[in-house]
Amino acid sequence: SDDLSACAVLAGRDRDQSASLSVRPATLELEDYRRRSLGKRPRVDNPGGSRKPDERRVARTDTAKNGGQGGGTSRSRLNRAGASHTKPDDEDAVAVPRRSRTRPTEVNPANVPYVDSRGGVARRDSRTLAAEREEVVSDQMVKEAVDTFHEIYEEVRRARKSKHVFDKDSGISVFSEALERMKSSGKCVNPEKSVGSVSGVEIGQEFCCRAELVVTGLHGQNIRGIDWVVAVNGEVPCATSIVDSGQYSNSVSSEDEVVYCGEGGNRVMGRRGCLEDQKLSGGNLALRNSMRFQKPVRFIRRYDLTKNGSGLRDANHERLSKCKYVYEGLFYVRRYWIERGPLGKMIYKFTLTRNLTRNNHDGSAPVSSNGSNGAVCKERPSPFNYIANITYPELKDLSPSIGCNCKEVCRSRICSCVIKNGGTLPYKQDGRISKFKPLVYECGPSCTCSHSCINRASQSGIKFDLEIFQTQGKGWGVRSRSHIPLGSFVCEYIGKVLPDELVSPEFNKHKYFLNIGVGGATCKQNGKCFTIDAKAQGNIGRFINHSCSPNLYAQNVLSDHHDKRMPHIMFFASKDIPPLRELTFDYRVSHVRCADVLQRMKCYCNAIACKEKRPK
Ligand SMILES: C[S@@+](CC[C@H](N)C(=O)[O-])C[C@H]1O[C@@H](n2cnc3c(N)ncnc32)[C@H](O)[C@@H]1O
Repeated sequence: SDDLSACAVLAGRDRDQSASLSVRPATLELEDYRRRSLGKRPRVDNPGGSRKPDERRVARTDTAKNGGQGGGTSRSRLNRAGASHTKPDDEDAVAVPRRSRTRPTEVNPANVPYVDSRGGVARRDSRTLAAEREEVVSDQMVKEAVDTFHEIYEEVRRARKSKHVFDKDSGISVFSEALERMKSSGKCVNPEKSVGSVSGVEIGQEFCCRAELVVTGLHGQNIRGIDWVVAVNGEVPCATSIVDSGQYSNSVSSEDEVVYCGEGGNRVMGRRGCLEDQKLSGGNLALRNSMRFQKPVRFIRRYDLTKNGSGLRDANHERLSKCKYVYEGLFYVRRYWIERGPLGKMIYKFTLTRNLTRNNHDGSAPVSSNGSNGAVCKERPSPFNYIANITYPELKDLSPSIGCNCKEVCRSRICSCVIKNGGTLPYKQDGRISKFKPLVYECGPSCTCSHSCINRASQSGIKFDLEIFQTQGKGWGVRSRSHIPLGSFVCEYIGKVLPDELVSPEFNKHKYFLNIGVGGATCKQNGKCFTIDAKAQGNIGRFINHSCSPNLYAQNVLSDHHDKRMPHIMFFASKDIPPLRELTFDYRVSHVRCADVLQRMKCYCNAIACKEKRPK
């Protein structure tokens, strides 16, 4: 139910042993996307030509028609601003449409005339509208649109190359030309601008260029940072989406809050225009209205990938892009103000925060609350004991760890822990694991190196803001509110270690079992096999679901003891994981000795790899 999916539970960082799960409200966005994308229907031949509004949609108009230059003043200069906050312009003094001062009456979408991209006005009857509403763009359709765009882009690029068109702007114009072709041939998905979530696009989804945002309907502007719609009879322009391209003084104070600089009046984007005060019009007015009418705004953030020298790469490891754009979900404008920028002109600023108290993407449905201890979820995970350390059976023969004698940090080739790891440290300087190994030997209590030694990467507890949330068909799942770089330690699978013969055959208990000693193929060679049971006690690791295309892998790690039969099971990121993407690992690897769990489980991981292996 909506109420169920309305909650996410935050895992306390479990370093302080006493951590427990605290419950807090969170957005429904992720679930909404999934639910909506379940009702897949065939794609219409000409989605660009048809309009598919839903009840949240209001009429669109091209932003270009409504004036306003994109952008603010350059980031570095604005960052130095000691600008004073001023009350926003008096609304009477700016170009606010008169009727926008009062809350508009609810608009029946069937009666709303829509202004299409060519300026034509159309009206649909309610039957057409209902049919259109059911039209849901699936994630596959979104992927296809992106792929088609890249094919067209390549075509245009090759054509230009053969004609020797090498002007300095050719890179940009190839993108623009490809985009125009996509639009005119109706190959973009979600072409109708809308407020709220976009069908087929998940939070955390990555895009390698601005044009991909246009093609998928996430952000209709290829250059401008703010995109917006205006209802013809409501006359309330509202923002649909913003892109923080890192070009202006937009600052991010946390994963959930951004201060966004308004558009207009700068030299960076409007090269020919002169520097002037920003106005409360265009995108700025739309953002102000989004605040007033509590409308969500899609937030897309650009990440620079050149810092670590990586960049997005395709399957052949060709470099595709120096940056990526990540859809970070729906944000709400909380406040805005105008201040004097460092170049002497007035600029608008907007604080947007990720909504944590609403359970509906348009903000209209209230959050259910049981009133006790701040919990907002009607449903909570079945009770269990949150523990931060694995508990071992009382075994006399648990082999003790043998420590190294290094001072401070282990680097030397003669460090005994380095030698145990095959002569190289398993971790890079930044603490990320270099590659999967059957078994990693970390420094332990008997080592003389300091606690900041790199070879203790998985001992410092959970570093990312992990939370559990209701998934579609899989019960609770885990996600991170922040980006997790490839190779980072995420969390340990904690529970009670049991010898395999004591593992209960009951399915419900089986759900939280994880076999130790696989991957490294150590347990059978060492006599006895063990399994971690996290049913009654465990940490957030017990909520991580299976995927046939996982983003975590389970690494065997020895540190506090050296008994190869029961290494710690540490989850590391096997890819870069964007914020709010569900964290998953492959049960087929870690449940080898309780394979019946997998046989009884209908997999809802939704990975392409999973669909492929299913019988048709
Ligand atoms: C370790 S628990 C994971 C947490 C669990 N979802 C919960 O709500 O507590 C494993 C169980 O989650 C469910 N599950 C995990 N991955 C799944 C998937 N890909 N498809 C369907 N169910 C899944 C199955 O019921 C499985 O037995």
